[in-house]
Amino acid sequence: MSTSIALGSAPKRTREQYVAIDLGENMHERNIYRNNRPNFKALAEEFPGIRDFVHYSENDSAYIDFKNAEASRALTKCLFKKDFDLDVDIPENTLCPPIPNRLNYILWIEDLLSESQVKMTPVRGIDIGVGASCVYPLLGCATNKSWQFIGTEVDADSVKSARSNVNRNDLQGQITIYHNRDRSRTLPLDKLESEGIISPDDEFAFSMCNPPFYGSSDEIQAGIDNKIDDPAAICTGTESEMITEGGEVQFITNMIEESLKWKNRIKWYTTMIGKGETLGKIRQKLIENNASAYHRNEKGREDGNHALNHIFIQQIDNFTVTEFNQGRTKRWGFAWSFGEERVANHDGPVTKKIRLAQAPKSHFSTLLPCHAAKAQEDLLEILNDLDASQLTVASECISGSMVANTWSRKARRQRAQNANTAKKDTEVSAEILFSFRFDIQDVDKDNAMVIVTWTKGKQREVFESFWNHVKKRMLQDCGIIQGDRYKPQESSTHEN
Ligand SMILES: C[S@@+](CC[C@H](N)C(=O)[O-])C[C@H]1O[C@@H](n2cnc3c(N)ncnc32)[C@H](O)[C@@H]1O
Repeated sequence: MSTSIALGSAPKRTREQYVAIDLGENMHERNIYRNNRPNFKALAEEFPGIRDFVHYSENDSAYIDFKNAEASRALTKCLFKKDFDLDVDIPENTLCPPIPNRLNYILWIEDLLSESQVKMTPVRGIDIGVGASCVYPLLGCATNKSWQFIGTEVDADSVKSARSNVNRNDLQGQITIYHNRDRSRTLPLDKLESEGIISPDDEFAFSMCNPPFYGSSDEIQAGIDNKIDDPAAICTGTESEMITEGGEVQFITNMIEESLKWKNRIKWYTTMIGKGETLGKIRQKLIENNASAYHRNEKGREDGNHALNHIFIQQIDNFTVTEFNQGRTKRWGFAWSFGEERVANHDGPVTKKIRLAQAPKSHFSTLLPCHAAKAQEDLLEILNDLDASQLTVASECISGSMVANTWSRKARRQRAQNANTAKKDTEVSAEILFSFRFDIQDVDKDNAMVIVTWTKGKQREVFESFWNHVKKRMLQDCGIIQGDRYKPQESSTHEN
C-alpha cells in the first residue's frame, strides 16, 4: 500500500493564501498554456467538478486555492478533458501532475526527435515511472497520434490506476503499462522481451522519466524550509513517487549505466531533473564514465585486444540540456544519445546551471562584411571545391555532408598531385564523416552572419578543423584577412 507524505507544513512567511498560477512567457513556444492562464470562470461554467473550488475576489476575478489538494486535482482533471479530451482519474494523495509542466517535457521530446531526424512509425517511447495518472503517455498520445508508449511503474496501486486511465480513454492499442517489480532496474528491456511485451529488434525513439527527486522525507522538508516563500501549491505524492534511495542523482546514474547496455536501441534517453544542483553532478558522472571508457580503450589498445577495444567504446559525449519554466517552478531536461545526430544546445537564456551541464557547443559563427547573398555564393563555391556531398541549397541555408577530409594540408597536396598526374581524387568511403548546416543571414546593411551547426558525426575535432578551414577561406574571399577590423584567425572575428 502506498503511504502518503505530508509536505509544506513549515510556513515561514505569510503570503496571500490564494496564489494564482503564473503561466510565464518562458514556457515552450508551442505550449498552449504559454501566456494563457486558464479561465476559471469559464471552466466552472463548463465543468461542474470544479465549480465548488472556484472563488471570486471583490473585483469579480475568479481564482482557485492551489493549496487545496482537491481543488488542484479538479483543475488538472478539467484541463485534461478540456484541452486533450482525456478522462483522467487522479487518486487522492497521489501526485497531481501540473499539465503545463508535463506538456513542456513532451514538446521538448518532439523537438529532439525532429531536430535529430529520428524517423520511425510508430514512434515508440518508454516512460519510466508513469505514476497513477499515467500523464506522459496520455498527453503524448493525445498530441501525437503516431506515438506508442510502454509505461513502467513499480508501485502496484499506481499500475492499477494507470491501467484504468488508459482503458477509460481507449488507448490500450497505444499504451502498455508494465509492472516493474525490481525497483533497482530503470530500463528493463530484457524483462519486457522475456514477457513478450516487446520483441528483441524493437527500437525506441526515446525514453523519458520524471524520477522521484528526493533521497528521504527529511530532504523534502529541508527543501521547503530553505525556501524563502511558502510553496505556491500543495504537493501531494506517495513515498514511492517522491523518494528513491540516493535521490534523483542515483536514479539518473542508474539510467545512464543501464543505457550503456541498450545504446542505440533507444535513440534519446531523457529525464526530467528536479533540483538544479543535480545537473552538474550528472555531467560529472558522464565525464567519469567517459574517462574510464577512455582508460579501458587505452588498455585494450596496449593489450592489442581490439575486440576488447571495440566493446569498451562507451563514451557518452552526445548530450543536451534544457530548462522547463512554468510559473515559479523551474525544472530541467537532460538527454543523451549514442547516435551520431547532434542537436543544438538549449536556445533560451543560458543560466549558470545550464552552462555547467551542457555539452560543448555544436555551432559556431562568424560575421562577414558583405551581404548574405555574396557570403552564400562564396560558401557554396568553397564547399563544391571541397567535394562536399549531399549539398542542399535553400534560401539562407546550405546543408550537406563530408565523406573525407579534403581540407587538410595533406589532402590538398594529394589533390594537387592527383590533378597533375590526372589521377582519381582522394579515395572516399561511402560513409559520411559528418554533416553540417550553414545558416547565412544579413545582420544589417553591411554585414552577414554565418552560423555553422554540426548536425551529425562522432569526431568533434574533425568538424572543428573543417569549420576553421571554411571560415578562413570565407574571410579571404571578403578580402579582410589583412584588414584592421578582422584577422585571419579567431582574434578579432566576431565569434560566439
Ligand atoms: C515523481 S513520480 C512521476 C509520476 C508521473 N510520471 C508524473 O510525472 O507525474 C515517479 C514515479 O516513478 C515510480 N518509480 C520509482 N522507481 C521506479 C523504477 N525503478 N521503475 C519504474 N518506476 C519507478 C514511482 O513509483 C513513481 O510513480
